[in-house]
Amino acid sequence: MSTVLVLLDHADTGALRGSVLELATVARDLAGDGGAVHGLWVGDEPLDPALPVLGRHGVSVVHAATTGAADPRLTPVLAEVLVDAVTASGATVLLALSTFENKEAVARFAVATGAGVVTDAAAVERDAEGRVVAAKTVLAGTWTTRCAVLTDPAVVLVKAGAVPAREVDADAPALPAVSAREVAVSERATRARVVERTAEEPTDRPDLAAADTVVVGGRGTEGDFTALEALADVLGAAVGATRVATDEGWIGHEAQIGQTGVTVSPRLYIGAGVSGAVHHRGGMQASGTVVAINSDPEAPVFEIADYGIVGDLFVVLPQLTEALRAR
Ligand SMILES: Cc1cc2nc3c(=O)[nH]c(=O)nc-3n(C[C@H](O)[C@H](O)[C@H](O)COP(=O)(O)OP(=O)(O)OC[C@H]3O[C@@H](n4cnc5c(N)ncnc54)[C@H](O)[C@@H]3O)c2cc1C
Repeated sequence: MSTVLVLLDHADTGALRGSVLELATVARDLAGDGGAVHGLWVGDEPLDPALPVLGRHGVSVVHAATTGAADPRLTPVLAEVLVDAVTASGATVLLALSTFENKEAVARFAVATGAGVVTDAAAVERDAEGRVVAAKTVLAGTWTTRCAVLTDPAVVLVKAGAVPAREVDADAPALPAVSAREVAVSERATRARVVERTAEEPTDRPDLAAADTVVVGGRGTEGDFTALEALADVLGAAVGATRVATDEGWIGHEAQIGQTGVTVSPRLYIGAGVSGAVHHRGGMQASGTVVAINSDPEAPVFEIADYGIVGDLFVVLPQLTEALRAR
């Protein structure tokens, strides 16, 4: 019988990140009949509001871990909590969202436990031998690989949007049982401390890595993202950028998509003034439908676009936004 543990990423308010429910769905498939899906809630944010939705997605036990004075947002602290939770739950598979923080935490976890890790997985399944196998693109999106994790526990970080979240097939799914524990974190894990935190201005836009639709600007914007932002707002989309745009300081580095930025796999990617360089493609090639707007008909982005518009983005984007508003 296999237990799969899912790291329950959540906001400071206690709101679950939507893609966590996708992980619970993957976890159910990996656990199989007779297996169990456990969740790991780290921190003292209110857990109760999340329990019904976790129950509906097949989570039977939530390990609620606190760390005393140690800040669980620090990856060395989180790594020690992961070791504790995997031991306490007896999990043979650990799943988490593929974020920068989680990648660092599971790398530390792997050093401590010897576990095999795959990050940025787009799909996870068990093969005929029961091994956990994760599919991911590598080498700037030019190859797709399948990697079997040969250790127990196996650790896989899954990209947001990899699978649709599915509720369990039951009229009244049970609430998960909660197992609370305070983890004694080592002195070594607390040698760096957060001394100040300032919240960024809240935005109504979705998280870039998890968004269903992204509107992306490149050098062609010449630093003016107004038309992109207007389109993004009509579509409820996140705004992303190429490295040129972030290096120029036109938009924050957290918006950079590509080999050295965020990897996205939205259902719809709209790129404007983006040439489609290989380093950028590496972070968006798994997108569903790709729309490119570029004034150069020879731009490489048209090779991967499902729909291409040859034109000036400052003309095309406002027309598109107006047409969508009119609908
Ligand atoms: C090690 C390494 C890592 C890198 N990592 C990344 C990464 O993570 N992400 C990333 O994006 N890049 C990355 N890069 C940079 C990458 O190679 C490209 O230089 C970059 O992606 C190009 O950005 P761009 O498309 O905005 O600019 P350009 O390649 O200059 O293209 C601009 C495009 O805009 C079009 N255009 C101009 N004006 C208009 C207009 N008015 N209307 C419509 N179209 C217009 C032009 O025809 C052109 O095709 C990396 C590079 C290296 C060496």
